[in-house]
Amino acid sequence: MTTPASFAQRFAALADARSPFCLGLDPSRDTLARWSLPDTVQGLSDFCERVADAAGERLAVVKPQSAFFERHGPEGLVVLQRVLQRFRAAGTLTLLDVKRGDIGSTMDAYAEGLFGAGSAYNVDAATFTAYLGLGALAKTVERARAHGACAFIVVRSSNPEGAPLQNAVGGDGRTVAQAVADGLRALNEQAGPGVLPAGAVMGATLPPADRDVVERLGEALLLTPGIGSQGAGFSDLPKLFAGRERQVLPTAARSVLEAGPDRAALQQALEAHQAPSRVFREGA
Ligand SMILES: O=c1ccn([C@@H]2O[C@H](COP(=O)(O)O)[C@@H](O)[C@H]2O)c(=O)[nH]1
Repeated sequence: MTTPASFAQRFAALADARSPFCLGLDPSRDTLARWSLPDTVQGLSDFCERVADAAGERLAVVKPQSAFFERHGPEGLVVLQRVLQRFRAAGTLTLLDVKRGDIGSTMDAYAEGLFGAGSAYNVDAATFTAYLGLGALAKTVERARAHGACAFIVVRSSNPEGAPLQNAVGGDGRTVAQAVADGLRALNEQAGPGVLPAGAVMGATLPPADRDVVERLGEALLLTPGIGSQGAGFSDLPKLFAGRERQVLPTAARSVLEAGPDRAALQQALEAHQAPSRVFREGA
């Protein structure tokens, strides 16, 4: 069996052709209301269709937040499957923000539902947490690799509440985040050069002190939430990620989506995020 092109390879090609920007697809109650849509499965579906119409073939990566689909029950998940399929057909990589984290055997079942043709969601990437130990995610990363996908593991989150736990110092003198970063790098090294099946979530809101964690991650792809509504800007990216420009997927949801539902306004807001993302990448 031939090995599929890795997520990292596919992302590089799309980021060069389109932009490295990753659009968060977060159909929250507030956003649906702002778009004058009902907070129902139909409203959810209409919202997704309108975003997909506006994005067309412009977008490299879309990141639906699973929670906003799950809150509508099984019918919400059918909408999620449909919108994933729509973006896939537009050549956009799909990254499901679902932050799974459990013991190894359960993680394998979650990964089975996420990665590969014939799986429930067949996404190109998804997010995970390592609170039950990075070792519990090893098979998930292996499954991602086998399907040309990427498992993005939270290393330093964008929210201030994450800092006390992630910066807690363990018995070996490393912080939790440093230890996760070292382990994540080892998982990528095991997969062989350039495959990079383990990515890292590293908030764009983080202080320059977190540069050390970025360095420990080696060549891992870096998903950087926190731009826009959480207070970080594109001008913050170099502080943490200078020298790693081609690894970064800048991401934002609300600061784009709040421009809708007008299609032209949404496209303008999308371009206002894609353009500085391109400039940052090209600064490499
Ligand atoms: O550290 C993290 C990891 C994920 N997120 C997710 O991003 C969106 C919020 O994006 P906005 O641009 O602020 O609207 C939401 O789905 C989070 O779960 C994060 O914010 N921080």
